[in-house]
Amino acid sequence: MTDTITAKPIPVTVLTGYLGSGKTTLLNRILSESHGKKYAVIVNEFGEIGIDNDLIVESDEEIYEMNNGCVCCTVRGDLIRVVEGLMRRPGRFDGIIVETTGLADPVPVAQTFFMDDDVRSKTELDAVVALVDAKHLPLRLKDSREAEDQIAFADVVVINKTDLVTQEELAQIEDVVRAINPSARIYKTSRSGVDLAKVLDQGAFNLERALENDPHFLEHGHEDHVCGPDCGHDHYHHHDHDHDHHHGHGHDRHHHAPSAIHDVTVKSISLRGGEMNPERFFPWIQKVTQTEGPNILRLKGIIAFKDDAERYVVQGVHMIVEGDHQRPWKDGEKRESRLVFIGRDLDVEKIEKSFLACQATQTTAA
Ligand SMILES: Nc1nc2c(ncn2[C@@H]2O[C@H](COP(=O)(O)OP(=O)(O)OP(=O)(O)O)[C@@H](O)[C@H]2O)c(=O)[nH]1
Repeated sequence: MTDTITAKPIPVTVLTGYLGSGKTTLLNRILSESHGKKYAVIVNEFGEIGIDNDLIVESDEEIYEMNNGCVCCTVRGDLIRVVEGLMRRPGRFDGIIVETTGLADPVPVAQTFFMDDDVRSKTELDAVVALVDAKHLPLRLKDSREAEDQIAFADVVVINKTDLVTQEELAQIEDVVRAINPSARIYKTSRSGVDLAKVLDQGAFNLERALENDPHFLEHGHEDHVCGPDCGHDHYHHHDHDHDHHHGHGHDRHHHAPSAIHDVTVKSISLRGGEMNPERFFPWIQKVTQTEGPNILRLKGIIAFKDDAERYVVQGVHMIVEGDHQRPWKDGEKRESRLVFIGRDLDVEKIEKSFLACQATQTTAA
């Protein structure tokens, strides 16, 4: 048996950043670029029909999905189990990357690597890397406490989407980030194009700083504070991956009192449909994002267009939407369309009805 006790701890990089800030784009670069390292990837997502995993590039790396809740809440036990499982196979990985949901508080995720003795001895939190959407940060700082917390706790901040702002705006964003977190290393990029050598293997996580900010950081009882009964995140206490019969409205399943810690006004709508008619779908998505844009924090989906051999990925943040073909549909793969909206005050029925009216089988559009 390999001696795991003396093995060098495996570095862990936590990717945080608000919904749509560029985490998966960065992860895909890590998985695609040749850096000679092998990473195990743990992905957690908000919204229950598992789009995120479909947006990660195909690679030889091992990807673990945790879709049963938010990584900073109920699935922390799952995170410990996945990490423990990885630790039983020393030598296989050079590092672990954890991509959190855009709504996750990175603090309890980081705590995970200190709480459990086994995990603590075999891993080393290398850096918390926060992606920032330069275009939407000003809005986020007004309406989402998570966005500020993520920046405040980061060791490395990547100000992304620089293509969507002017030089002046970018300078202001950098000042704001610096004011929230004076000690983080800051990089500015588009398409998460930061030099990977500045993100991975940084040895940047500073426990002393974490304790300065939160003297209870290493206390076990602290988890109750983070995810107590008031927690408003999606809490799925089961591992049921067949969600066909109860789509959408994750938060409605477990009603908790609104909390000062988590943003319970954010909800997700998960839609499923058959093959779509592009002549209906594109004008529809344009219209929805124009009319509902301010309330749409994130949208993402895989669309099956009739007579189209390839899967079409559509993604957006507020009114900015983009789409592209991804890859051919595989033999036997179910040609269904899936779309997730995450936002506030979204009219579930209206959105669902009008989405389904874009199906190719529909005789009239909504
Ligand atoms: N214009 C522009 N778009 C970008 C940039 N980086 C990423 N995007 C797009 O922004 C959208 C969100 O990017 P992702 O990498 O999926 O963001 P994420 O943080 O993983 O999103 P969630 O997992 O939903 O929180 C996608 O459509 C990306 O193609 C950028 O620098 N500029």
